[in-house]
Amino acid sequence: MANVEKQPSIIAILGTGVWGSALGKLLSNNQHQVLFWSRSNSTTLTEIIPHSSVIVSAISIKGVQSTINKLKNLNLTPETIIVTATKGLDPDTTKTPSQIWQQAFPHNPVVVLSGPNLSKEIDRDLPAATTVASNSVVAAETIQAIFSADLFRVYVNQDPLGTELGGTLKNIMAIAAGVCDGMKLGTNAKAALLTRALPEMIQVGTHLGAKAETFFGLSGLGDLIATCDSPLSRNYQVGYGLAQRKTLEEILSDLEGTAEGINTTQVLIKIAHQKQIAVPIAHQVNLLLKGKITPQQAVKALMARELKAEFHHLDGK
Ligand SMILES: NC(=O)C1=CN([C@@H]2O[C@H](COP(=O)(O)OP(=O)(O)OC[C@H]3O[C@@H](n4cnc5c(N)ncnc54)[C@H](OP(=O)(O)O)[C@@H]3O)[C@@H](O)[C@H]2O)C=CC1
Ligand SMILES: O=C(CO)COP(=O)(O)O
Repeated sequence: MANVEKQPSIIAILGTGVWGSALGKLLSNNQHQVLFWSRSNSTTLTEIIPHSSVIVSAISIKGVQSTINKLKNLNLTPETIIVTATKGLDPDTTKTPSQIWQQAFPHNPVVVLSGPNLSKEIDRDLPAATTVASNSVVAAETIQAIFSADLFRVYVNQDPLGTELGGTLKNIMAIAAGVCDGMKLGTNAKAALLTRALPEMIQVGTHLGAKAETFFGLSGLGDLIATCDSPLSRNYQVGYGLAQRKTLEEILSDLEGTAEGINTTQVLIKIAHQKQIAVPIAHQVNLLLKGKITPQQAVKALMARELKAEFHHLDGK
């Protein structure tokens, strides 16, 4: 349990989409002063950053680097804690958001916030839990203290990469789960899909330097369950639409907000190719997103894979 006092802080939230807004509401409820910034409002970063002891980024991955470029001229104090809540991978560098933030601000503590946190449920004051992870235990505990509330339980861990990859990779699996439900393949198929999704995520995560155990926590298994079983998830909605034989363009024109899994699938396929990692579910999702196969062909391909031992993945082979 954190030993940090819950003193009111001034906190900048970058990104006023649904997640940034929900995080801002949680912080305001805890009596913190929240200063919002987005590329489309009139408040400038210069007005809010010098006053803020914590910066929370809830910007889609495509805007992370450009926002960092704007912040770099502002000379952050080394005490300023950067919290990243983005669940994506940079398409050019394949880096995670926390890696991009840490590279840009090497002297600042960076904390990853990730968990089963569908923003619409949090906005409705339903109970939820999340994880804050950092190489700096003090920074993670500070963020735990500022966010913790009666209806928002916050855990800490020291595997920011694993925490971030859990929340990021499950978006690919949520697309697959949406396809599975949209095709009405049944509960057995859904259970098999999600159970095989977890070792696929672990396989990628451990290759990239994350700890396997992190994927059994809130940001891995927890977020996999939440997102793959909820029509509130935008990634799930993408998969559901694909199962109805809609084009990606049609699906995106009706979608509220960002479905990071589309970009993440492409980036993961690049990583998997470079590092020779088997990612059978992500591979089928990628072909589906590109319109190269039908949902039926994706199911057939997964069912027809070479027979193997169940736990082969977890020993790192
Ligand atoms: N919604 C949820 O339940 C959760 C979402 N997340 C993650 O949080 C991130 C944001 O998601 P969410 O709020 O739902 O998405 P939204 O689409 O609602 O909001 C995206 C935000 O990113 C900003 N943005 C997009 N592109 C750029 C850019 N090029 N430069 C600057 N800002 C940009 C948008 O600004 P503008 O408004 O000006 O377009 C907006 O503030 C995603 O990575 C998502 O995976 C994590 C946990 C829960
Ligand atoms: O990450 C989320 C919940 O934890 C939100 O999922 P979507 O981005 O698919 O809506």
